[in-house]
Amino acid sequence: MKLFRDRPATKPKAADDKKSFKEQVGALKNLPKFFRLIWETSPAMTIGNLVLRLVKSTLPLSMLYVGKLIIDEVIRLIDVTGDRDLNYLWLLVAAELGLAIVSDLINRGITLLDSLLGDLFSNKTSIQLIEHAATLDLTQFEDATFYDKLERARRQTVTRVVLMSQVLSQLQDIVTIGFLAVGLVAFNPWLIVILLIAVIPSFLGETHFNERTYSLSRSWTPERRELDYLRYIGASDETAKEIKTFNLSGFLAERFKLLSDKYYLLNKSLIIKRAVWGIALSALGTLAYYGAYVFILAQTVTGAITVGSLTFLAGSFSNMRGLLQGIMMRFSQIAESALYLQDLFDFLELKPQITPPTNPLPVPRPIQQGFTFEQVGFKYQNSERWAVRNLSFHLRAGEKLALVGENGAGKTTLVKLLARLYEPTEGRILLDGVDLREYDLNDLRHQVGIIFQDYVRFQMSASDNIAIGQISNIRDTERIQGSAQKSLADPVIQRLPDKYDQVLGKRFNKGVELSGGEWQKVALARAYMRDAQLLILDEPTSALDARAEHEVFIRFSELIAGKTAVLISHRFSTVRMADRILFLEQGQLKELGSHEELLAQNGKYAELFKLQAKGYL
Ligand SMILES: Nc1ncnc2c1ncn2[C@@H]1O[C@H](COP(=O)(O)OP(=O)(O)OP(=O)(O)O)[C@@H](O)[C@H]1O
Repeated sequence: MKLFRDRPATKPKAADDKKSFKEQVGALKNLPKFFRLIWETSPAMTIGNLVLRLVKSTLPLSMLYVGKLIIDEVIRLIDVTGDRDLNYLWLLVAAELGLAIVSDLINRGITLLDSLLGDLFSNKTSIQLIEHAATLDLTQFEDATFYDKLERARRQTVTRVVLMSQVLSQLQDIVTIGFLAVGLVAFNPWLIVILLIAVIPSFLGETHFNERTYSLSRSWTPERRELDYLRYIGASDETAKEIKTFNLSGFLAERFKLLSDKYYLLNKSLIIKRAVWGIALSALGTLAYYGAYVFILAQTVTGAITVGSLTFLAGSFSNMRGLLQGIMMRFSQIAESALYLQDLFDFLELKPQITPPTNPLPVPRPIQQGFTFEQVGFKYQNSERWAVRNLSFHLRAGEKLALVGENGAGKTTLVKLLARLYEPTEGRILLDGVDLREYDLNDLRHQVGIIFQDYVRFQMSASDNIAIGQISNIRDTERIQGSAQKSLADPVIQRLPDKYDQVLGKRFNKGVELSGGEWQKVALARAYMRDAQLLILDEPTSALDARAEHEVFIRFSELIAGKTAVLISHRFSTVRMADRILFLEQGQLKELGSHEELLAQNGKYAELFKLQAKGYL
């Protein structure tokens, strides 16, 4: 563990980093599961692949044997005086040619099937990854260790395809060796022993260094993630303007260099050690091989075996040495890959903590009483501080409630609790008198529409960007355009060259970028797409100009009449349109009432309202 002596304290524990040989072998238990996935990807291609490889494994022995027969026949013919009958010789040559052609064809077939099956497998696991990620909790995504796991799993979907070819080649080579060994044992069993002496040291060396490489790369996952991030922000359209104006490129390059150099040095010393040991151990193998070769030569010279047998044995021996070495090296690689595979399976086995109950209730239609917070508190993972605490209030059905408070007061946290994206750490939230946890999770999410302040600007068409609010209606043009009209996005989209089919954003070739306010209008249309009973808008108008904001809100209150809504805004001109206002301070409910009531109370809300009103004068 010398390598990790200078690792910072935040690294995973050393015991966790170091994967012993036993663990490597233990990781092979992942292979059946892996092959089940491959089999499910395409049974026909898997069988085809196996059959071709089985046939292929008989070819080396057949070719060597035909080669021996050819040489023995040639030597026999040299001694024949008079007319020589060459038919048998030509037959043998034709057989060898046939075998060579078949071998070529099979090789092509195997490569073809490996690559097709590999592509399908990679697509399948990528989809599985996306689908599984969707089942997990939001809090899990906010956790750095989870992200590392996700990152490692993501790498597996593409790189593990190689593992399939490796395992199949391994099986194929083992069968080939079995065939060759029969010939070798028939001649002299000791040759097999020499062969093992030649390859076992290399195998042990490889295993040792594979384990080191894995440990290093695993313990560096957070740094590699940081390196990827630095590479991304250092050369990306999203960050270019700030990198330029703040002249950050030198700073980023230096930070990248520091981190990458450290990894490079650790890795370099490992690679050098590996190379030195590799050379020494394989020299040992070469020595053993030549020992056996001398032995076979001596046997031929004394006439104990024919020249044909000499070529057959030498060929077999050399073939087997190559194959055995390959098998042993591949074994370490397979064991290592199987360890990585563990990351993929670990990720796929992660379970969300927010789960539906055994007998879920449907969300009432319509909601009768509304939502009740009872002494609700919430702490973020890895945080000692309560983000919100002791929250008790009632959100009436059909009511428009505005949340107000300074930055970090807990407004976004509160609405995430309402949508059951987070589970209260203490207290409970009721919907029509029943705990939110009793309701069907999908139905609940369906009935709640949220437009977040950091909504996603999907680099897709304008139409898709709106349909995201209710993706099952992606083909409902009328509904999409209707929603755009309600959110004032329609005039923006009408001006685009491809109208609703216009790809938005700069990432793709034909994309057109919108201004911040224009994007917000598009995102807002998502709220109108949804058939939700509760709409939550988290600072949806912060980028709109004053006139647009006013218009959006007048329309909003008209259009969602009857629905329950929660608005978060820092603009009091907007907030005052709500039925009631909830004022949060450091995660606690400070004031609750209508605009007029809160002004009359002359508390914190009134103070901030007056402050802002003055600014407008
Ligand atoms: N993912 C997170 N992990 C840990 N702490 C968080 C996380 N998100 C928010 N917080 C903390 O929780 C508190 C409440 O945050 P929240 O986002 O709810 O505030 P807000 O009132 O919506 O703020 P703003 O007006 O700036 O949007 C803040 O102190 C914040 O630092």
